[in-house]
Formats: sequence, structure tokens, C-alpha cells
Amino acid sequence: MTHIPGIVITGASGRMGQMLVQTVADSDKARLVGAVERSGHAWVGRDVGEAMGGQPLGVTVTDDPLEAFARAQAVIDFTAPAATLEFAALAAQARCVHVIGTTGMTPEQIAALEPASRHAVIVRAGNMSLGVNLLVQLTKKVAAALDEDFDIEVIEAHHHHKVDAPSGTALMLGEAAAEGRGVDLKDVSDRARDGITGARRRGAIGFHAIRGGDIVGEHDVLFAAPGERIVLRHIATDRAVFARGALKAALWGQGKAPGQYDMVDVLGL
Ligand SMILES: NC(=O)C1=CN([C@@H]2O[C@H](COP(=O)(O)OP(=O)(O)OC[C@H]3O[C@@H](n4cnc5c(N)ncnc54)[C@H](OP(=O)(O)O)[C@@H]3O)[C@@H](O)[C@H]2O)C=CC1
Ligand SMILES: O=C(O)C1=N[C@H](C(=O)O)C[C@H](O)C1
Repeated sequence: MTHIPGIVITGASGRMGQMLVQTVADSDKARLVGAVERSGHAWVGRDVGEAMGGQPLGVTVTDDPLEAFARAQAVIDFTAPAATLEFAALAAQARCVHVIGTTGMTPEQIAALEPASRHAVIVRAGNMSLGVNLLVQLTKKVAAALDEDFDIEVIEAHHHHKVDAPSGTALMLGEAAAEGRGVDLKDVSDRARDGITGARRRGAIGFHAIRGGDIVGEHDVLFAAPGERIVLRHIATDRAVFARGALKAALWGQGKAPGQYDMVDVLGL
């Protein structure tokens, strides 16, 4: 009997899914024990390594998540909000650690994770990289040190396939800035400037989303005052940084009490 945790990847054919399959397969701290795709997907029934265009990995893609989760200790899930809610219930049933990288969830969808988190560990973050989670801490500190003479704007850029805006990371950074400033983000968030908007509202936190080409993920937090500007910046050039963080979270969650956690908990920041 091995104590190396078995991990299932959902959305295995996706950009992150494939990166996660490779990261887990290459790790000596975890075993790849399942790969899930939806019913009717061309990869179902095929070896996931071969489907990815490489060597066989000995794991057949399945459209039966519960059967796969029942053989695993963790599920790493970078899919879409509706799918993630279904996987949360199944991961809780199988008592698997559920690592959620999916972004674009509404507040209602996030609240709907609560029942699952009573039975299993959920680690959820809009960005699993060490760099961004450090940037979140820095943003909170800088915002706490500055007053509203400094206008805060969060600017993000991603590839043209991305379906949600602002990015999960941008929202994490906006939340951190609001927390540092001692305000509620929903009272100060400014997401849609177009036309005759009037002058900038003092204390607002603005969001801007660029979509183009194959940009992996870039985030700036701008603090702009008369006469000076501070820019905090993170640039991801390789999706491996997200996959490594997710694997770290899946391992960290083993043996933890059921509940909801984030990457700040995992990284001890
Ligand atoms: N937290 C983080 O660090 C990061 C988060 N992300 C987030 O991860 C998510 C995925 O990104 P990315 O890999 O680029 O997206 P992709 O579109 O490339 O992949 C999504 C995968 O999820 C599958 N999927 C979607 N809906 C369902 C469903 N209802 N049931 C089963 N499978 C489903 C898709 O299958 P199909 O093709 O059949 O639809 C696909 O395989 C996004 O929300 C993104 O923002 C991305 C990078 C880092
Ligand atoms: O969709 C992506 O690609 C990414 N999504 C995450 C987000 O919404 O912030 C993380 C990363 O920036 C890549």
C-alpha cells in the first residue's frame, strides 16, 4: 500500500488539464490515477498520454468522475463553474481533497461549495502561482500604506480564448487592495468605463481586461497619485507555475480538516 496520493485531473484535454496531467505524471510525490472528460468527448476511452500526443501514461480518460474520484485522494479541477460545482459534490462524497482553479464563479456558485466543504478539503484560488500570491500580499500592504490620493487600477491581459473577465487573479488583487484600504470591494469596484463617464470616482478600484493572442497571464496593480505612480506587476510566461501550485495544494490538503482554504494557507504567506 503506497502513501503517495493518487490524483485525478478533470477537464484533462484543456490547456490547464494537459499541463496538470504532465505535472502530476512527472512528480515523484503523487500518482496520476485518473483523467476525466465529459461524455461524448473524443478522448474518453483513450490513454491520456497518447491523447495528448505523447507516450502512454497508463490512465484511460473516463466520463465517470465518481468512479475515478473513489480511487483517488485528490482532484485537481480547472474547468468551468457549473462543472466545478458538480465535481465538488462528488469529491466530497469520495472524501477527496478538491483543488479548484476554475475562475468566473458567481458569489452564489462560491456559496454553493459550502456543503461540500463540510465533508472534504477544498483549496480554491483564482491563481495558484507563488508569484501572484506574493503579489496579493504586497498589494494589501501598499494599499494599507497609501490614502485615496492614490487611485488604484487593476489591469490584466490574457489569451483570446479566455471566457471570464475580470480574471480571477484581478479579483484577488482588487480584494486585497480593498482589504488593505479597509473598504468593501463591491462598494468601490469600477468595471465598465465607456462613453461620458464623468471624472474618476475618488476611492474607486478600476478593472481593465485585455484579451489577445497567446498571453498566458499578466497583472498590474497601479497606484497613481499626482506626481508619482507605483506599479506592482506579475507576468506568467508558462502555465506550469499554476500546475505546480495546484499539485502543492493537493499534497498540502492531505490529512487537513474539512473546510475551505486558499493558496495563502498552502504557501504559508
Ligand atoms: N487558478 C489558476 O491558477 C488558473 C486558473 N485557470 C482557470 O482554469 C479554467 C480552465 O482554463 P483553461 O484550461 O485555459 O480552459 P480550457 O477551455 O482549455 O479547458 C477547460 C476544460 O474543462 C472542460 N469542461 C468545461 N466544462 C465542463 C463540464 N461541464 N464538464 C466537464 N468538463 C468540462 C473542458 O472540456 P470541453 O472542451 O469538452 O468543454 C476543457 O477540457 C478557467 O476558469 C481559467 O480561468 C487557468 C489558469 C490558471
Ligand atoms: O484563464 C487563464 O488562462 C488564467 N486564468 C486565471 C485567472 O482568471 O486569473 C489565472 C491565470 O491568470 C490564467
